[in-house]
Order: sequence, then structure tokens, then C-alpha cells
Amino acid sequence: METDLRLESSLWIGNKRYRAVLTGWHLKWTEADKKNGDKKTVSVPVAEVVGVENGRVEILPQKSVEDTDKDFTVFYIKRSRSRSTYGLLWNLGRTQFSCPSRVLRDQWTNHLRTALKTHSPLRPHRLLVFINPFGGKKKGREIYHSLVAPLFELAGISSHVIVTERANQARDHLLKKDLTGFDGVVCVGGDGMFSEVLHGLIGRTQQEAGLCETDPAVTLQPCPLHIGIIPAGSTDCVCYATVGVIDPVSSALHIIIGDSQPLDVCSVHHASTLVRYSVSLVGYGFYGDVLAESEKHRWMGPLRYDYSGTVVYLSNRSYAGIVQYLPADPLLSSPKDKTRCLSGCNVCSRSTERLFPHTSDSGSLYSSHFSQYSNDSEGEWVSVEGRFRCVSITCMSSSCARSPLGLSPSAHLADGTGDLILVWDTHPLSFLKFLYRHTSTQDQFDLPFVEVHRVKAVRFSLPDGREEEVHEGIGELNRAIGGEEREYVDTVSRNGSQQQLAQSVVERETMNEHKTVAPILCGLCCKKTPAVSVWNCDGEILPFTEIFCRIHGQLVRLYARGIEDGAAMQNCSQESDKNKSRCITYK
Ligand SMILES: Nc1ncnc2c1ncn2[C@@H]1O[C@H](COP(=O)(O)OP(=O)(O)OP(=O)(O)O)[C@@H](O)[C@H]1O
Ligand SMILES: CCCCCCCCCCCCC/C=C/[C@@H](O)[C@H](CO)NC(C)=O
Ligand SMILES: [Ca+2]
Repeated sequence: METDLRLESSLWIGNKRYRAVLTGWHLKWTEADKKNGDKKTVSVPVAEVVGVENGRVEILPQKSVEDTDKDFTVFYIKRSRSRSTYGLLWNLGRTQFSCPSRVLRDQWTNHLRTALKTHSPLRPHRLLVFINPFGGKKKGREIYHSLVAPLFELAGISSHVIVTERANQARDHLLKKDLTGFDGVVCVGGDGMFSEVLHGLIGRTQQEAGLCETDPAVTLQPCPLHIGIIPAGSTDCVCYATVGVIDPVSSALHIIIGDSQPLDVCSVHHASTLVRYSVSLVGYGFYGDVLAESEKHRWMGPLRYDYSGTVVYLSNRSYAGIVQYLPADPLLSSPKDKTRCLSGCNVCSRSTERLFPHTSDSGSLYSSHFSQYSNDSEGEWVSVEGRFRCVSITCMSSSCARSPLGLSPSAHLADGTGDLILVWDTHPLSFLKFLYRHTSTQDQFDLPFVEVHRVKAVRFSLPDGREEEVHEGIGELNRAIGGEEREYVDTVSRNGSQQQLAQSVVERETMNEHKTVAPILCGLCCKKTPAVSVWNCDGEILPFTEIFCRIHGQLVRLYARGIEDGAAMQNCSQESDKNKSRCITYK
């Protein structure tokens, strides 16, 4: 294969002559009329070529084509460091080559296109795109049409675009409609929009596999379709933690080249109900209260979280609870080992082998069942009880612009575990120190009132009698402010079979808002600390307090590759001559 695709000739860029070589894996060009020592080689991996066009072509900010018959243009990925974040920005690099003849030009474009097909098997051909026109700063449509669609067109990807008209439209579409022919699903929006796609795809996959999602002991089937995220929300935590930057062009390029990042998913259950799935934060106490408070101030846009964080901090609350957890194998990794899960992470790669032992490559992953849960039951549960400022479970670092290293900086995207962070009740200033450390590089776990455990499952319950106390409190408050009593659990019909799914607070517009914000109102207006908080599940409020969480290793795959280590890529420029050419594109 390698020899078939090899092509070598002189090509011109402007008025300079280059020796260009296509080896199958790389396209390289070296200035020809320079002394050996001054020769610089640019090397682009074929896997990072975005498209090849005849003529002299430009795409962004506007498409322009000069249709000459001896020229061709190669578009590829070019990295640059982002000033504000840890990861690398991906931009569209472009080089226009001139050939001595049309025949040679056609040979180059044909060889390059064949090399692309051969070496990038996961590149999508057809995508289903959901745009939330109201997410974040309400720029989803503009972002997609001006920055993303031209790149998809260049890469030959056809997209079916749906601009949503209501919450949960994307989830319902994925649960019920024909998905034949699509390679992946793209969401343009924030974490809430991603969550819709996550629920739709996981639900659809289990439905087709005949598996019951409500049973926490069931080994769920990994989803066959990849998910792409074009960030256009308020927090965009999932995008930040899996790509390292919030940048629609970088994300579009990861989708185009068919990057593949497995992701752990936490299923949250109450009694015999599946409540929701989460990939980032399942948080009780501070993070739940901040979310409930922020829902009242949606009109503030992304700023609502800062405002609500301050209000909730000042209300100085802690909550009683019993936390039980099933520790993960401490020999594999630790949340305090100060490592970071970066692109090509060894801990995650070894987990793939452990979770899917019968598969040597990711392609056959979807046909395998993993027996993780039966192993889980061999572990010993640990139980703690007391008053907590917050209890958080996160399957990944949950980094975002507010917290660049995240809630748990050493958490892994795809190791089949989550990190349980217990913040015991403490003095308000000590808690502020804990919160502040999220925004810096200081260790938020190096505090006497904070514990962190790597876990496979967690159960949270209230001390005896508290659950009734809560419901009475909320009921009384509702009666006082004119709210209605209503059951939270919704019944969703899927393919004729009735399946219980806790109602998402995405549908909060149609819900009794007083119920979800009742504890907050209690705290602020009635000057009485509520007995319970609410759970924040990836930005949605859960309708239950007592929950059971289980981590499902690598249940979905994103068009991403984890965070590329900017510092390591930068060091490439100091590499030995042998590696230098490989590194030039990283500068
Ligand atoms: N057309 C629509 N009208 C109203 N709500 C919608 C619509 N489309 C999607 N939604 C819902 O809007 C919610 C918020 O959207 P999204 O996540 O895109 O933005 P965000 O909340 O600003 O960002 P983040 O979740 O990152 O904080 C989602 O939970 C989604 O279900
Ligand atoms: C007194 C001011 C307090 C400032 C607190 C700073 C701490 C920042 C920690 C941010 C963690 C965000 C975790 C991500 C959660 C997402 O899943 C979710 C959905 O987008 N976002 C939110 C805000 O709940
Ligand atoms: Ca994990």
C-alpha cells in the first residue's frame, strides 16, 4: 500500500521550488534550491489532511476559487498555542502548489485523495447535526454556518441539519427516528445539548440491543455512533475537558479527521428508575444549590453561574448525608497521583484492554460485552456519614474556563472510574479556599476537610427520616406560594415499550419551578437552612435526593482525542533532526 501511494516530484509554492514526497503516511515538502543545512522540511501526516482541491482555493473566512489547471491546494491541520487554555488550538493550514503540467497535478490530487481514504477509516461521510439556537450567547446557528459548514463541505461531509425548536427535540429524534447512513451526531450548543444527544444515543443503543437501562446491574452496550461537540454553550465543560480548548474550528477539525475518544458515563438511579446519565458532574450541596439558583437568572447568560456562586456561598450551607462507595483498584491509578489524562493516555489505553478484553482494535468494540459489573461486586463498599458542604462525583476532570484543571485534575476520560470528592462541613473561609483553588493550580485536595476517592459506584442516602422531612418542607412551601403537587417521574414511550425515565429538568419550563428552587428559597427568604440540597447532574437538577451511581467504562465515543500537551508539542522544535520534520507542523 505504502509503495503504491508513493509520489515524488518537484512542486512550486510561489516562486520557490520544493521537493515534495507523498509516502502514504506523510506529505512532506523541502525547499530544493538551498544548501543542505538550511533546508527546512514541512511534514503533514496524511491523517491530518482536511481536503485537497484543484486550483488555488481559499475557504475561510470566505470561499474563493481560482480555477487554474496546474495548481492544487492542500488544506491541513495547523496547531497553535492558546493563550488562555492548556490545550492546543487547531486552525486550517493551507498551501497552494503549482505543477509543471496538468497531468502531474491530477496525479498529485488523486494520490492524496486515495491516501486519505486509506489511512483515515473513521472519517465521517454523513453527519446528523443539531443546533440549539438558544444555548450560551445564542450564537449556535451563526457559529455553525460561518465556521463549521464550510469546513465540512471542504472535507466532503454531507450533513443533515436540524435547528431545534424545543428542549429534548434532539434526544427524542435520536430515540425514535431512522438513523441509517449517519456516521455520527454533532451537537452545536453547550453541555445541556450534549446531554440530550448522550441520552438519545445511549437509549437508542440499549433499545436496539434489547437491554434494560433502568437496571444498574446491566452491562450497557457502547454506542456505535460518534458524538461531535461544536461548543456554543455557557460552560462547555465536556468540550473543554476532551479537546482542551473552546473553539468551534478546532472541534470541527477533530470531527472531520475522525478522531475517536472513548468516554466513561455515569448512570444515576433512584429505586428502580434510571434518572439520568452524566459524564462530568453529579454534585450535591454547593454545586446543586448554584445550579438551582442560576436557573432563576437564565437571562444573565453565562454570567448567571458567577452571580449564583456568590449568593450560594454567602448562604453558608452544609447538608447531612450517608455516602457509600465502591473503590476502584488503587494499583491502577489514584486521583492524587498528580498525573493528567492527556491525548494517548496510558491509563485509559490499558483500561480499553481491561474493559474490552476480546478486542484488539476499537472497530470491533461494539460487538463485545464487558463483564465489568460482575467484577465490581467483588469489591468492598465503604460507608461514611456526616455533614457535607458538597459531595461530587465526576467521570472526567470536568475542567472548564472557570476551573482550567477541573474538579478532579487527575481524573481520566476513559478508565472506567469516577472520582468522588467529599467536602466536609467547615468554616466558610476554609470552604472559600477550597473553591478558590479550583481556579488556580493549587491542590484543592490538600486540605484537611477534603477527601477524594477513585470509585466504580456511589450510593447517597439521607439519615433516617430526612427524606420525608424534605418533601413535607417542599410541600408546605409550595402550598404557601401556590405551587402544585406533582409527580416528577415521567413515562416515556420508546418503540411501543413503556420505559420509565425521570423527567429531565430540561423540561423545566413546563414543570413546577418552585419545587426545584424550593430549598434555595427556603435558605434565602425564610432564613432557614433547608434540610436537603439538590443534585446537579451535568447542569440539570435531579428530582431525587437518594441516588445510586454506577460508572460505565467507555460507553460513548467522541470525535476528539483528549487534551494535547501544548508544552510537549512546543518542545518539538528542539527535537533531534530525525524528529524535527514531524514537529514543524506543531509550531
Ligand atoms: N430550541 C430550544 N428551545 C429551548 N431549549 C432548548 C432548545 N434546544 C435545546 N434546548 C435546551 O436548552 C438547554 C441549554 O442548552 P445548552 O446546553 O446548549 O446551552 P447552555 O445551557 O447555555 O450551556 P451549558 O450547558 O454549557 O451551560 C439544554 O438543556 C437543551 O435541552
Ligand atoms: C464564591 C465564588 C465561587 C466560585 C466557584 C469556582 C469553582 C468553579 C468550579 C466549576 C466546576 C464546573 C463543573 C462543571 C459542571 C458542568 O457539568 C455543568 C454543566 O455545564 N455546569 C454547571 C455550572 O453546573
Ligand atoms: Ca473516568
